Amino acid sequence: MPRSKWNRKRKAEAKLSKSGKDHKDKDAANDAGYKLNQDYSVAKQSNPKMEAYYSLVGLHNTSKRGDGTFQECASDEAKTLERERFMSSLRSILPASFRIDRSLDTRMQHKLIEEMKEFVGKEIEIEIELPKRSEAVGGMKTLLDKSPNSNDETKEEVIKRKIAPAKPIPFLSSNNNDKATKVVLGYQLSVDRRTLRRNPSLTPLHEWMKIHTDCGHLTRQETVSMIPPVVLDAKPGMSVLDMCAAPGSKTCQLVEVVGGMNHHRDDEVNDNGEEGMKYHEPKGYVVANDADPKRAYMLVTQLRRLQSPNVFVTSCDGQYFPILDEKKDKGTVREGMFDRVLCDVPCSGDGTVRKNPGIWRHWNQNGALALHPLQLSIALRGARVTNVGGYLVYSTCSMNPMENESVVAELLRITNGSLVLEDPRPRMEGLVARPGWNSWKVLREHNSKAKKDHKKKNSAKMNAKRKEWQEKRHKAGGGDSKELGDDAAGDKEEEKFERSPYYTLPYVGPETWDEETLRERTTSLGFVEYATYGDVEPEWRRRVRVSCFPPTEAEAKAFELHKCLRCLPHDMDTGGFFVALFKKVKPLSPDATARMHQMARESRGGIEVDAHLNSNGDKKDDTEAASNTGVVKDEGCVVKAEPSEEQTDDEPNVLNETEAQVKEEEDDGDAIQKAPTGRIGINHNKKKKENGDLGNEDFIPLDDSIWPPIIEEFGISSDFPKEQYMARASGEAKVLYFIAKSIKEQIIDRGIQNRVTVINSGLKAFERCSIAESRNKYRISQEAIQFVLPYMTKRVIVACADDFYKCCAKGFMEFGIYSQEFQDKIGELAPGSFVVLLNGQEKDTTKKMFLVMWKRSNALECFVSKVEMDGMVSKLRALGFDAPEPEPAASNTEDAEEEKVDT
Ligand SMILES: C[S@@+](CC[C@H](N)C(=O)[O-])C[C@H]1O[C@@H](n2cnc3c(N)ncnc32)[C@H](O)[C@@H]1O
Repeated sequence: MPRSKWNRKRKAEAKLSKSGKDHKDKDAANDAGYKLNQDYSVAKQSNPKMEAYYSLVGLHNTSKRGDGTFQECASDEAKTLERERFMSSLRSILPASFRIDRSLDTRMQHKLIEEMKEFVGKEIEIEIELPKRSEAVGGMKTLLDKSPNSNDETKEEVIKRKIAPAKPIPFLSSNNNDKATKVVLGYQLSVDRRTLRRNPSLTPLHEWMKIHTDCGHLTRQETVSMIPPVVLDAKPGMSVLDMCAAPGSKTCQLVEVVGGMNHHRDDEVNDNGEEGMKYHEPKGYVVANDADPKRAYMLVTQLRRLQSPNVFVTSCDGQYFPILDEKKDKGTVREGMFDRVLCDVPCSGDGTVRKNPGIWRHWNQNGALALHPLQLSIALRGARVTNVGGYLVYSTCSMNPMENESVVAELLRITNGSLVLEDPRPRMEGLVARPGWNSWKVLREHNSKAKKDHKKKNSAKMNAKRKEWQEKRHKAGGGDSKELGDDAAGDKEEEKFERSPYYTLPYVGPETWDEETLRERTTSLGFVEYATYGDVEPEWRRRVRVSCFPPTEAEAKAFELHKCLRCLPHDMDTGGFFVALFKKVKPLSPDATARMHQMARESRGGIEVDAHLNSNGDKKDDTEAASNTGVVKDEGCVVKAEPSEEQTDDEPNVLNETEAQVKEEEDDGDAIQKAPTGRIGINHNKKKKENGDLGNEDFIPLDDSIWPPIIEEFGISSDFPKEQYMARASGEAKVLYFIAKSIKEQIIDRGIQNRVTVINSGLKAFERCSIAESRNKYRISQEAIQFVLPYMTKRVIVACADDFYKCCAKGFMEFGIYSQEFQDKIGELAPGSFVVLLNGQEKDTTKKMFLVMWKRSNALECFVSKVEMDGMVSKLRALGFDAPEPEPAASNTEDAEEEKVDT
């Protein structure tokens, strides 16, 4: 079990023993995915409803051929085999994967790839510890608690296997179309992170990964999560919107492509034709949005590593993402604001069950149905803000057609020719993805009230079935499930007989794949199936919408849904994922735009609904909202949109508070109020200010009076782009930010700040400090140094590698440790902020081998973070400088490593 999870488990146990009140806390711990006094691996790895649903809708009807193509399963045996492969993959722990930063210096990239060769292809024997009790257990908590198997199967099994520790992910390669020089940047390990950490044979790989992750050269990211940005095919210089961006792994991938410094080298001549330092600021930019401001701040933490000025982080409900004034092209208005839009929408997340075992417990078909309109509404808005000629990617980590193909089909239906589906497979070398479905079944679950009636009606039949089933299991030697069920239930007498015979422990797959038998199973588990929308009861029509139904034959032919990518866990040993790529070929029609507004009004606000409505549909207070555990989980992107059963009885609640906040956008761009964020009633500005963190105030131009002392102190040249420096407070602001020109002109100057909550943008360029003997009140900041340095004519020193290396340290450094030449140079400086450049790299801003230092009367201090310093030292080594090897990593870095976001 990962250490952080152990810690949480220990805390839950401590709380339990302290309070002595058993049941409530035990349930709380169980809800959080832990089972007190038992190993975590006993987490429920079966859910009868989920398994029966996917069997009926045909998830196991296709299998993979040896050559990576797919075929229909011709026999029941083939389907059974396919289901078993699928289920055993879901029950195994997800292997770790990572990617090398695309915007990294190419020499550094090659060095890392060369080092990776030691771990790819060559097989080594490693011991793999199987989790205690890897057997799957069924979906009922009460049964599980009393399972006779639950206490004794605690033996750890260790097996030996010969494996290559890592394999390349070919579709994640450098931005190079030339096959000869193209390099693979993504790698998937053969083991999960726990095995990687604990297995001595893998220590060299683990150590290597730790060092380079700390230096920001590697990012751990799930293999399937790397797919959407590659499918989006963003290019340097493009404008990109990531509509649902937190926690931000895909945003980072996009920023590395469109805003990475690596693509913009030009250090030969300056504007006057003279040799000198010059940079080309990346033109591309990413607007990263998330409805939940707290998660948007997580995004900022992730992005900080990239230090790119080309990102603008906002928080608003994606359904209301502002449509700013549109660009004029030869006199006519061109629809759209972004070349590429990613809608990685909130979803039920059943594709992430390998890393979020709590999904086994919470899976619920009505949750997927509830998310469908929100997903559609976000995707429609995404389509509206995509430039004509641009691309939109819709993705989920769900396997459910209600969240996938049905959304895609309705999007194509509404946009009526403005969007066309494209098949990204030809560009995705090595990707194994099944075709999207052209048809599917529509099912919902009973709500509690309906379920009771249904149970009453069927109880005799149920009882008979149940007995028959138990006898079968008994004969097959599968344990006395009757005894188990009856003992364990501990429930009211009547409920005991109402349970479906298929609600067993563990759930057993169907023997026959005859559709009627599969249907009988789902019906017995409380599902209702509809052949057409006309069959949907009026009171269910807002949950089971007409758009949930499959396309007609003619539509299916036109839509070509097979072009969508369906990634199943057992095909590439990954999580489950769905991706659709659309090209926008013409503006949306007025009808489509009207539908977009209507959808936003009708659909619920995703996280808002869960966080702010209690089970009666009333607004919760903030405390209650904050403690809503299952809403948006920090470990990933799973949004539990399923309301409680009482809520299901009611119709889905339309969020009137949200609607009231937004002036109806009858005319695009007319709404002047800010789009709603995900948490109503929390004053994030205030909260952030109290924490002393970045406020989310708007960016404003600087007071002119700020500049003269700075210009004088650092000898800033006259072509310095002052208009690109902004603050988040008037007067002598604490921080002066460098904002990318493209963000300034395309986003800020077009008034986005009036329409959304601004979370973050830009890089810190100057920070306020007090220097007694100087008129200047600002020091230089390391974050934006590469953008300030080309204009500095004073307080810049070039150092040899040895002196540069000595500067890379924490604390005060006495002058005497440096070479005489360096000492002479610092001797000429007055106390205060200055910059040290590495000799030979001083004209190359892309490598950023610059250190912001501070001179005191008798010592120097380096104002660079430890992470960045470590990165520089390893860059020094990659560039061939003789820097000492790193010290062995401290043991507590494992904890820190665990806490990092990995989606
Ligand atoms: C699937 S996750 C995104 C994962 C992210 N793309 C990544 O790669 O790290 C979905 C995100 O959508 C956000 N969200 C939920 N409802 C939303 C809405 N109405 N508009 C925008 N974002 C929303 C959630 O807060 C969550 O962070």
